[in-house]
Amino acid sequence: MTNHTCPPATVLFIFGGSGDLNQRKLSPALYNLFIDGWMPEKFSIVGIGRTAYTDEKFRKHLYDGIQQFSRRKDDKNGKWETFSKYITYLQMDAGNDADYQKIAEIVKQKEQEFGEHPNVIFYMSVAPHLVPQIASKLGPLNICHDTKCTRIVVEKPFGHDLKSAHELNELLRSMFDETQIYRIDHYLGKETVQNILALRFANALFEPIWNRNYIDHIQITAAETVGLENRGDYYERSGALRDMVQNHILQLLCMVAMEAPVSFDANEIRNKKVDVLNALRKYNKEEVHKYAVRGQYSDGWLQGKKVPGYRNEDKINPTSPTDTFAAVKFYIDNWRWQDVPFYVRTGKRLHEKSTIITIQFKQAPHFAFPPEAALTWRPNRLTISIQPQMDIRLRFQAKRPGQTVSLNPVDMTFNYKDAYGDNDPEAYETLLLDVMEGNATLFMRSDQVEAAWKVVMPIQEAWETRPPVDFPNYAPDSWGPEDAEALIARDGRNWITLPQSHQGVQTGS
Ligand SMILES: NC(=O)C1=CN([C@@H]2O[C@H](COP(=O)(O)OP(=O)(O)OC[C@H]3O[C@@H](n4cnc5c(N)ncnc54)[C@H](OP(=O)(O)O)[C@@H]3O)[C@@H](O)[C@H]2O)C=CC1
Ligand SMILES: O=C1O[C@H](COP(=O)(O)O)[C@@H](O)[C@H](O)[C@H]1O
Repeated sequence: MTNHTCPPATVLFIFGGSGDLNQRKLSPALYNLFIDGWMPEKFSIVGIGRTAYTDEKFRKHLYDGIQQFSRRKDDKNGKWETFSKYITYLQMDAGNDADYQKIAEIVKQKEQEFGEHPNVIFYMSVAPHLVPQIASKLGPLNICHDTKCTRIVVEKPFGHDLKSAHELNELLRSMFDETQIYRIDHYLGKETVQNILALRFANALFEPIWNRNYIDHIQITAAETVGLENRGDYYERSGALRDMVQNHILQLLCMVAMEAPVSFDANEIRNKKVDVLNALRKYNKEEVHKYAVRGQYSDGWLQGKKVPGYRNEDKINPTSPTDTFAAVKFYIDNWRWQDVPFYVRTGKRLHEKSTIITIQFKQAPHFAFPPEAALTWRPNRLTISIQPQMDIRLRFQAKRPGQTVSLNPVDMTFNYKDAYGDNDPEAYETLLLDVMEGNATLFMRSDQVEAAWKVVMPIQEAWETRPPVDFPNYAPDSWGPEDAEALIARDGRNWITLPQSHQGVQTGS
């Protein structure tokens, strides 16, 4: 959320350089930054892994990723050839102490080549259990004491629970200063997510009604059609609550619920978000069944293809209790939000890929129109579509043309594609540029991560102590288990979905 400048000279080490995330997301993001002229004038990218790649083979591996996953492919204009010369590969085992000296040597060599001391960034694109090991071997290197230039980026999941997240924070902080630690939540890099702050705090229109006096309830849906995508090992130990709610969904909730920041200083924004997390009501184990619902998908059909149930996926225990769907009704106990429910849900193998936030306003206090005009009368609603649709729509009532008074809901829509075209930077582009510039606003501070774990732990623990009896309990191509419908229907409300096409009518009253 700040103006970017071209970052200073940088050496970026990617632990897990040979892995999936680097091929699918990180390298394409760096390539796009390069095309757009945002990479530093002097930089070097060093991929790290045990696989025996030569530099050339490693570049080819990344090239395949660019051709498959990047928003811009190689269009043979020489950009890829130039960019790829900045990439090298270091074969090393994270457990081997001696190999870390090679890193220090590369930095020294780059310092001479660049004629200045570069930023040194260590990106942890590896399984979580390797992070403490790598961090504690990097920590003693002299370069890591440079709090201005050296940074460590840690991928999600940040810990497996509150205790392990706390321990990881302690360990990282024993090696690095907090200002050097960048905990990624890639949702925060999405354009539509950053725009929530612009919508709320750059307009005078919304903020006066953004509270319990005018808002009936808020919904956040992050629905996915994909299943495990070869990440069965990780997912089996995670589940939907840990994988999506603890991080992405709670961050979206914070953006919607936070107080107005005084400035866009990283700590100011993060303070305001942590206030929300601290105010989120923590349920005790007995309350969990009332406020939270879990689900797991069965065998079925999705988008014309037969898909296996979760328990029949590769590397998954055939009696697995892991949740692939989670819905929770949250409350924020503060002056702005007292008694306003925040319904959130997320799941895999659902009907469509769609992340939306809906702010449903209260009914107008008095209805002066003839009763027959009220047949299709609906409350105002602001819908923020994060992805794949990217728009913001405000629903209000209009008089249908004709000689009778008939009101019906219509949408006023701001569509990103129409307004700005459709070549938005990917989340990882924004986040990597922020790291190179040393701007931590869109990254999680240690207290934020732990505060988010404190919110989900009681739910997670209650679920773990009471294994599910009804799994699998939803079919692919559905919107999740029936209990999730009941969770919101009990309050006289329903889940809101948006049509895939821009023309359609929203569901839900
Ligand atoms: N993939 C994704 O879409 C997402 C991933 N993440 C997170 O990013 C991280 C990486 O995920 P992903 O890329 O999918 O994982 P992969 O399993 O694809 O890659 C793991 C990487 O770690 C390297 N590695 C493993 N053991 C060692 C070791 N002892 N020494 C050196 N390198 C080692 C592997 O290299 P080699 O085999 O060559 O040794 C490989 O490059 C995880 O924390 C994941 O949760 C987060 C969001 C999305
Ligand atoms: O972090 C994760 O996010 C993805 C969803 O990300 P999106 O940008 O495609 O919405 C999810 O599939 C994955 O399980 C999770 O680890």
